[in-house]
Amino acid sequence: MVARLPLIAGLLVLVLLPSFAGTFAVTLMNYIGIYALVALGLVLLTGIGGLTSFGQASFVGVGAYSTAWLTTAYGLSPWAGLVLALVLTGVAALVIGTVTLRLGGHFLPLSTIAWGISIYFLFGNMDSLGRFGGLSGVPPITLGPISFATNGAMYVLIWITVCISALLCWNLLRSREGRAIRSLRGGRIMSESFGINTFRIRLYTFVIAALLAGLSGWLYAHMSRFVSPAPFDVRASIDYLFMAISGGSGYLAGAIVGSAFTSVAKNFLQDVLPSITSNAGPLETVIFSVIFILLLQYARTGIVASVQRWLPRRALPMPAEAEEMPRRVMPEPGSLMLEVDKVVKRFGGLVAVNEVDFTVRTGEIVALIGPNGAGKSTMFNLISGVLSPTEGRVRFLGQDITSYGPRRIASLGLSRTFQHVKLRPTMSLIDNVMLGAYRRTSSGFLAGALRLNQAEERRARHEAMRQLRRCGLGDNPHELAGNLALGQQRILEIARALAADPALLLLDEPAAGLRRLEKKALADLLRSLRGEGVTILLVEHDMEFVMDLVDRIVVMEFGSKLTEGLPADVRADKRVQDAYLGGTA
Ligand SMILES: Nc1ncnc2c1ncn2[C@@H]1O[C@H](COP(=O)(O)OP(=O)(O)OP(=O)(O)O)[C@@H](O)[C@H]1O
Repeated sequence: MVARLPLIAGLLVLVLLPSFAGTFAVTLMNYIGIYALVALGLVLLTGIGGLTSFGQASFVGVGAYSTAWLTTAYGLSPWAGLVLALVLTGVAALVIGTVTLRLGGHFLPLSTIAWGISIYFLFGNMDSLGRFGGLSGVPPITLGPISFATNGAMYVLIWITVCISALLCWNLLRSREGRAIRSLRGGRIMSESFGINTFRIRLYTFVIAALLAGLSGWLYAHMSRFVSPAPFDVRASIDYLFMAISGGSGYLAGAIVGSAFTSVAKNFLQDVLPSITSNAGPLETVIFSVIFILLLQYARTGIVASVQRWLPRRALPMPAEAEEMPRRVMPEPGSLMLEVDKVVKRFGGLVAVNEVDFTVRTGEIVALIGPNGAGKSTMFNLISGVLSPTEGRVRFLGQDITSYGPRRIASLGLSRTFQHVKLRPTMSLIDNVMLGAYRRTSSGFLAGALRLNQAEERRARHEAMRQLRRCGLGDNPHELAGNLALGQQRILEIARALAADPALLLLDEPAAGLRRLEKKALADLLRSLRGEGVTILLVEHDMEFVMDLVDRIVVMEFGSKLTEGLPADVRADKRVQDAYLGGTA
């Protein structure tokens, strides 16, 4: 209850404000709401998804101009204007996103700057859009007998829109696709290895952010009854980014707090500065820059995060029991599962893997060992599709997967952990593990936003809890993954990999950082998985752990296979002792 106080207080203020505040405050609140919609999109896109756009003001402009043009030139209803606004912003975002998001890196920010500049000049030079003079006489929104012509009426419409949009975003972030958006910051390889199509997720997030901006533009046009290019230039896009970042770009509430903070501060400065200097405009920009630098220095995560630190965390209940998810039928024990056939990987002149071949059969635990730099992690990346071999072939469950990417290989039943742990530290243990079950669920963006996914979510949560308990991490599923010790984070990665219901599990140094008893528990877990028919290939440096656990060992040295055999034979092999064990085994 205490943790919900800010939300309840905020809603109370929103409801009561028009009854005690003057016209000026209501108008200011209208602008705050309109800006908050754009900032909400930026929280999803930038704060959570890790993609920066300098073009949000242009999407607001497309929304505003679409409805202004349709209602003034053709006398159509503002609701028809809303449809056009959303269609045009959606299509524009889809085109820009499709072209630039595949390229990654700085292409999205750069292309959104180009888009922002060009759309500004387009608005300013089209006769039908009134050139730089703009379009006036935009009609008010009406809904049957209700007219939203006054500021007070617009207040109701704007804030209902903001609250509904925030609620939909909140639901989305707690859904399957929302977790995929939250995983984006962990890097493409991590997300794709659970079967997430990261390009699609980034594109949809970009489109959602643009639609929120288009919606904001629609409200803006019918509130101010006039549109001109000035409010939609790149500087305005920077203002929107400032709003999202100052409020707390990792939090939906940050969008509202940030737009309120920025709007109130701007108003205050515009009141005060002219009485101090004749250069009020430039000084305002300088002051905002200083505020931004101070924020980055002292409250990088934004106002909401700074306040939230002082509030008690909401105690979430243990996930309820639910129906089991269907499990895969494992291949016949002893059948050929993985075949690495004369695989070569060259990085320029360096041969990291040189004509290595080995097989793994269903139900086996096989270890890949070798000194540092022997090529083990490269081999894992070749098998899981992160890298493609220069020569040779890899076959998995009878299919040639040599040219497949990680997502496609994951969908065939291969799950992995990483040498350098790849988790989302700001997501809870259970949310991290539910990412592993992504491929076993199917609810889309809309189902998530409208909460039509609840039965599936319950099953996925139940499955995630099952894997957490199995790995000894079931006591506190709502703890943040970043709060675990490194060894425990490795175990969490195993729980996440198991949530995918794999046929083959690739574990990269699973016992690193674990204490003795934890290693024993891990070995017991891996043995029980083998008992269930799961096949395991692992890289590990702890020889005691490997020798007692695995069925066979493949030894690599300088990129080539040195030998392969039963643990006792490998331990006794003079070449292995010399090369890897330093003659001490
Ligand atoms: N992307 C890359 N580009 C260039 N060289 C690479 C790349 N990845 C690995 N290498 C090189 O390939 C060789 C094998 O590296 P790899 O990480 O596979 O070894 P490893 O057996 O896993 O070692 P460790 O146990 O230290 O992780 C090393 O010489 C490494 O520097």
